[in-house]
Amino acid sequence: MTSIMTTSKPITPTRTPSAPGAAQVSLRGVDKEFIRPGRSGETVHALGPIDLDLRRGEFFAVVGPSGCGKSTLLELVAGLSTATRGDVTFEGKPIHNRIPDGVGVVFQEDASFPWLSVRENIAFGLRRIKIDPKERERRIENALAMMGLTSFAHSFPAQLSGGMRQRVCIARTLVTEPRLILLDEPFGALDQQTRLLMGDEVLNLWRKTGATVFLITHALDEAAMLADRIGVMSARPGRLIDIVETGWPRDRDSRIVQEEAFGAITARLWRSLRAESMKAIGKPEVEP
Ligand SMILES: Nc1ncnc2c1ncn2[C@@H]1O[C@H](COP(=O)(O)OP(=O)(O)OP(=O)(O)O)[C@@H](O)[C@H]1O
Repeated sequence: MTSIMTTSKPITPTRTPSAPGAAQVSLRGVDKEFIRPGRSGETVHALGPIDLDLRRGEFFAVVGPSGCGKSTLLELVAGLSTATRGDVTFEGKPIHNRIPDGVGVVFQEDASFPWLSVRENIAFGLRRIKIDPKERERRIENALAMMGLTSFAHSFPAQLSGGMRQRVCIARTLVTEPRLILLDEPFGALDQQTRLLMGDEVLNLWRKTGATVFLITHALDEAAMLADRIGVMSARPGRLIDIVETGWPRDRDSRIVQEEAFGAITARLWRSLRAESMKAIGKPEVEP
């Protein structure tokens, strides 16, 4: 394997290095505030300000302390929530209040429908897409094959492992042939070995589809193994405090966890994140 480098930038940049060509997703001056339910009506500043460009076809992961606004960030890009301030665009068009065409979302929890077979679960992804029956079949067969589910097409979720159920959810998104795939802690509920192997599956589909992947994860090793670039967020309100370029080759797989550079990347991520994680649990770091 080729030698792998992390960038040796200071750990406080707030902007992505300039992307070649137009960004596929662009966030400019984005803030999100929530009104806390109850009488006080207190405002919670969850996120921002954030400036970020996602390059077409890249694998971008976001890590950050608990409650820093990672899911909020993904929801803004998914059109499931609207920014309080700033602009979020996908392929040059503003995103708000609906998942844009060309965007697929996979959430943490197992969202397979237990009463539908694997095939029917996957076909559900096409319910709003008008295509002829032949094309529909082609897409379903393709998604089944890509996620290694062909021989389980007629099984039901209860007959599958947790990892396979999550593959069904990914396949349901894949049939829409998204140009941008958003993954919100998709392997959070899986054991470590299954997560590594699921990581291989995701890398494989990223290569085959050419889609951009935007992954939210609390697992530094997952981000370090999968991504081209990793955005590190501060404690709430979440801002980008570091962007780490992994430099991995496109044909990587889970064996890179054995590389020396892998340890260097996770160490760099933890260096950026440690103080923020301590703030997030109410224990700000005291200088020795
Ligand atoms: N609908 C909402 N109403 C009020 N506050 C919210 C809402 N959604 C999120 N928040 C608050 O915004 C902050 C960020 O939440 P978010 O779920 O995005 O963080 P996270 O980084 O994904 O957390 P975790 O890593 O624990 O999953 C939290 O303080 C949360 O309580």
